[in-house]
Amino acid sequence: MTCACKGIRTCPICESRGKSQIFNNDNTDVDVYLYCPSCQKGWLEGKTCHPNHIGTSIEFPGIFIKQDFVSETEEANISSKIYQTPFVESQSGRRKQDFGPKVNFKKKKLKCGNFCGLPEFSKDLHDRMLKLDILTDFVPVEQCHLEYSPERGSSIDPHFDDFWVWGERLVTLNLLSDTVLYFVSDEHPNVEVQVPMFQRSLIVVYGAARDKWKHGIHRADVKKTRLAVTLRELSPEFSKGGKKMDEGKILLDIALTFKGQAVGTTTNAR
Ligand SMILES: O=C(O)CCC(=O)C(=O)O
Ligand SMILES: [Fe+2]
Repeated sequence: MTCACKGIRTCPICESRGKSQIFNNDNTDVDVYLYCPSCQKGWLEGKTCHPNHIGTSIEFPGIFIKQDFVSETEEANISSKIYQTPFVESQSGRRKQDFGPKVNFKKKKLKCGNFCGLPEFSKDLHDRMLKLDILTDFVPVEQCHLEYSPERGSSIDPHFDDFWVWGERLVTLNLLSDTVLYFVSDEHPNVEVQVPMFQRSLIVVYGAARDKWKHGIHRADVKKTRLAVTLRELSPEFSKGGKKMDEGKILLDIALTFKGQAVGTTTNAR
């Protein structure tokens, strides 16, 4: 078996990345584990491709990566559609577009607001997602587009996506450039697991990676403009059998019209 990245492009796993660049808040060194998609483990200073890893590793379940989920032509078409809609400024140098319900995470309130569905171009993407074993029953209720750029020093601080309204699987299509999604956890002080997000790949974050580890993107890992297209599903509370399934059903019926326009400044994921 060869490394999942081999022969496709230079990936953050195969590049040597300076551990010394990373410090946590009190300036102590952080042990950086590079995630290998082939063995689903993080490798401490793992500069070698699968299967030739050496040294210390950490199990890191809950990541699925599908390389080249879209072609270069599709990437260009999707990006050009995204850029037909204005972005709104977001935190930490990001810009965003939202297609989803209006959520007040603190007060746990949810409204349809102006939500009129996911964008048209996502219909094909969703059909393709359903063919992946991990997503056969994935029903997206929200889509968020984030644009990162080195000029604006874009990044995203480590966070959990909300658990009240969003379900287990976070699905992101990575467009225009590669980056690295890093994971940290209070249960593993001074440990950072870095997961490659390849251009045109799809990543699914679920299980322990979703609910035990926070995720973020370092400013230094935004080397070129990047678009993230993230789709989220409903939590069990809003799904079939849950206390709020009726509210959930209304939102899904809207989402799946695929006739949406961006709804302006509504949600953060948390
Ligand atoms: O840009 C990404 O891929 C991550 C975005 C993210 O974590 C979020 O929107 O909650
Ligand atoms: Fe997130």
